[in-house]
Amino acid sequence: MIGDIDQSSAIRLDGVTARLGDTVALDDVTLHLDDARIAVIGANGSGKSTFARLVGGLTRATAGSVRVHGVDAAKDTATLRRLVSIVFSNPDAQIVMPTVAEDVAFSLRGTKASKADIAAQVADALDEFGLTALADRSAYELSGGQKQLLALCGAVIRRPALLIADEPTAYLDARNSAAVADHLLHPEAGHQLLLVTHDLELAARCDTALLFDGGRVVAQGAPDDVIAAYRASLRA
Ligand SMILES: Nc1ncnc2c1ncn2[C@@H]1O[C@H](COP(=O)(O)OP(=O)(O)OP(=O)(O)O)[C@@H](O)[C@H]1O
Repeated sequence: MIGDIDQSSAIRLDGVTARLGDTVALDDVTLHLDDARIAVIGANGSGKSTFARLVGGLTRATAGSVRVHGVDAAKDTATLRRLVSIVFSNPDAQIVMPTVAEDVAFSLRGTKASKADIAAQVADALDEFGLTALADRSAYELSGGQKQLLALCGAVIRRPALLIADEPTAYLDARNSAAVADHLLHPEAGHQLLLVTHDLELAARCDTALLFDGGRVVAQGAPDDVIAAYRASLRA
């Protein structure tokens, strides 16, 4: 078990193809993933984001089935979206409320928690992400690294079963990347992590890795082995 997650029903793709316009972005992919922290690597256009979007319920499979923590992505998208939080590379696109505290609280909209309970949860989460001093600041005035921590804070406060992060450190400098990585890879995070990244050092810190090429998974297993396979393919 990872927190409350049932390992027997983590991420399952069976014969999944995703056609986007004229492109076959994923080509007959079968994967059963139970690890806590999964890195997804591969060249530009290899299908990583399409895979992440399918698992997150943002893209539909053209063929095959996608199940995430027991939920069939084609049949119950609403439940899937409640189970999953997604963080993208562009932190600006993820801010929805004027201040930092309001933006985090927005993630708890629709829950049955009282105002006082929400305020307490937001205060705890801001503290965890080192954002307490910025609570009343305009979210738009934060640095890129602070914005990405804010996005992660909002994603995690929902207590998702699965956190999908699609190139979350792409626009960050080394120091901010390290801060975001430490939060992402926290070993007791309580959720499964699916991390799409071009940062191979980050991928190496996960529990398992997948290598995509041309819409297919061409290597899967221990991150060091999969990264070595990727490096070899780049030299070929
Ligand atoms: N909305 C779309 N319409 C048509 N083709 C698309 C669409 N989105 C992605 N594709 C194509 O699907 C393929 C896989 O794209 P995807 O974004 O999944 O790759 P990626 O591995 O995440 O790439 P990157 O590392 O550049 O983000 C590419 O050939 C891409 O051009």
